[in-house]
Amino acid sequence: MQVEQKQTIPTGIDAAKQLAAFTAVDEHILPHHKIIGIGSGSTVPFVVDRIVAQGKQLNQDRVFLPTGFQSKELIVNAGLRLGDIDQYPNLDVTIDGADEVDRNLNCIKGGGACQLREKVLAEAAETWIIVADYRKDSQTLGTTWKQGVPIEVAPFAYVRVLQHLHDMGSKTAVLRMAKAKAGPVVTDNGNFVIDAPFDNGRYQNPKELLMEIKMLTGVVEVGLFCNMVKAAYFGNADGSVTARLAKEPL
Ligand SMILES: O=C[C@H](O)[C@H](O)[C@H](O)COP(=O)(O)O
Repeated sequence: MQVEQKQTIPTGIDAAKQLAAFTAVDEHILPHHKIIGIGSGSTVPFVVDRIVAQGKQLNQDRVFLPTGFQSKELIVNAGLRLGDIDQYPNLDVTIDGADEVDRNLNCIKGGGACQLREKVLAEAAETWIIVADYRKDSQTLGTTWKQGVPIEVAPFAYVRVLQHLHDMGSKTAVLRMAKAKAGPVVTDNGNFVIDAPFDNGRYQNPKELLMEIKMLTGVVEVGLFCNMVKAAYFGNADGSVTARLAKEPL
């Protein structure tokens, strides 16, 4: 497969992100893959760079589905063909970033408030791949990502959901506030986000935690992704890549 290399050479953490992204694209975006999901965050632009480097000929027959505003811009600015999940409900592969990944490849996602669309595109893909730098590779969720589980909620229900989360033991759960706007973060779907930290004990069984939060009325989606990853690639500081594969075939 032809790969035209880009010229910019990132350093530090960005180099680790690029390494993970390039490796994942080389191993999982194959010539026969035509419907491809593009995730969100600061690692994903390297994924798009590497896909573009596969050349116009391969990419002209492909459609790329975004997980939010940011990835939509990435796709359009790269000159790739944009599609959406309502046109293409089955994807060959989706590549996305993560905020933290545990030893069983469960993930926390939603640091950029994109977890709803990300989960839809993850579930809809034959293969879901994670790319991240070494800081995201943990034994247990909540080890390095202290901000908590990002939870997308219907705006009018957020106070009720916060009460329930406090009752569940997430005493410091808060509504995520915007940085350069007065008021809360509003997602690409017009909803709010709550960040809910839990004790280490609760992160030992992320699937159970996910189901408990998801049952709260007003919750739209939870940034816990359990038993979904086929492979995760972590770029390391020494220039190597750690690949972790799902134990059971998904
Ligand atoms: O909502 C955002 C996403 O879940 C991102 O994929 C996640 O926050 C990781 O982003 P980054 O690659 O910037 O660490």
